[in-house]
Amino acid sequence: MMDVEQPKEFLLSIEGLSVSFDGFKAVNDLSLYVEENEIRVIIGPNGAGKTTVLDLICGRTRATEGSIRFRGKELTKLREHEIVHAGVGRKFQNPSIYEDLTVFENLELSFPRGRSVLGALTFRRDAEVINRVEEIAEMIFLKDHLETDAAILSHGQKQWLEIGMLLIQSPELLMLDEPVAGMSVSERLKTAELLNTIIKKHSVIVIEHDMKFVEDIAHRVTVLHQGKVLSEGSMERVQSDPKVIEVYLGH
Ligand SMILES: Nc1ncnc2c1ncn2[C@@H]1O[C@H](COP(=O)(O)OP(=O)(O)OP(=O)(O)O)[C@@H](O)[C@H]1O
Repeated sequence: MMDVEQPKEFLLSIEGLSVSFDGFKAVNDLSLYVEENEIRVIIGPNGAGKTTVLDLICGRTRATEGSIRFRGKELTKLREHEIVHAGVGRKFQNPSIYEDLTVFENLELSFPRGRSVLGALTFRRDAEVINRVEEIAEMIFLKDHLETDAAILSHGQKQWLEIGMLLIQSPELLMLDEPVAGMSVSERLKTAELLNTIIKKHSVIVIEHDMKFVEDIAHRVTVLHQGKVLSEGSMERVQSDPKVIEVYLGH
């Protein structure tokens, strides 16, 4: 009997996605598929549409055309908070942590029960919360800094704290925009380690310009150019693709 290949189940399926700003197509008929437990890195020249793709996935920007299915659910019709609820977390380039609170308090505030009004009123610092905060703090290398005010953390530690604030909400998909920008070499290496831990239970989409970091983390790389996929595959494959060298890596 012939082996019939089953169609693959993707965590995220983007098909025919476009958005126009005053007639300019920032994302143009884009298709992109992300699997479970995958780290996908999106690279490309300035203005290629990378940030806009993340904006479309998280509902910040509305698509003109196309679909974004996450676990079979259509996201293009949902509002931002509904997309968060569906399991998509996004970290922006600038950390939005509470500087005057401690690491513990920042993580505690992000714990899902603390977020609704009722949750906030009935919130108790019980064993479940403490355990979860400590578990996340360990992952983000801040276990010894739980009582430290976020304001005095290093730039890299602040970035990790914000990733921790996303992780504590257990999103299935995390989206990170240039997570290692401004980090030291050792912080960058630890961030690669963190992402490799994260993908045991989550999927990650990262926008990145730092090619050394991309090499350390990427399972697959998608190169965007003028709102379209220019090339896709392993780091080695896209690095040696003449089209990619011409528009991006050769500069
Ligand atoms: N809200 C908006 N209104 C008008 N134009 C926009 C808007 N958002 C993005 N653009 C335009 O869409 C294009 C793609 O921008 P985007 O920020 O997605 O690129 P990028 O690949 O993330 O670039 P960079 O690497 O510089 O961050 C740019 O030309 C930008 O000016």
